[in-house]
Amino acid sequence: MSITILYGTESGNAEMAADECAETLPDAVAVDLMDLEPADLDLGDTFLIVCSTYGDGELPASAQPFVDRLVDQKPDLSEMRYAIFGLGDSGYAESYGLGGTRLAEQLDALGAQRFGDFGRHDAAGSDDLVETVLAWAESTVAAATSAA
Ligand SMILES: Cc1cc2nc3c(=O)[nH]c(=O)nc-3n(C[C@H](O)[C@H](O)[C@H](O)COP(=O)(O)O)c2cc1C
Repeated sequence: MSITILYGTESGNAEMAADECAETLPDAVAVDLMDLEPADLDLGDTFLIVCSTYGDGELPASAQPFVDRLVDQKPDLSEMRYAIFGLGDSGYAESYGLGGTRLAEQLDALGAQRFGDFGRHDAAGSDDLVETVLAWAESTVAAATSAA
């Protein structure tokens, strides 16, 4: 099973989390959504997506162009299977974690199939980001592997 870890970040936390996952999981690579054309997605891969929230519940800078391309191009993503992990800060009570939610909504609208738990990291809490994302990634991939 080839794993592609897509990340959307503004200040680097989601990139660091994605890179740690890529180093830990077998046969995995991390890709910045900023650099990704929808047509370049290999829909046979298993996708893990790590995405933060900025502004007031907006997508981070590196994810926004990809979502704009999805809206413009409307690719058929019905073969895509993905799990998602959102970064946020619960101090933003009204918009906590909405970046990941917005990205998932765009993928789902194009037919993509989400699996596993919606992972989360709260920058206002005491949980370590890397430990939290690795635990989520390993259990998500294990569940996907046993279901395959
Ligand atoms: C200017 C600014 C705006 C933010 N807005 C939100 C927000 O609306 N909702 C939220 O849950 N987190 C928000 N956050 C928290 C970030 O999502 C969190 O710090 C995350 O770890 C950043 O990840 P990144 O470095 O990958 O972008 C904001 C952070 C900053 C600095």
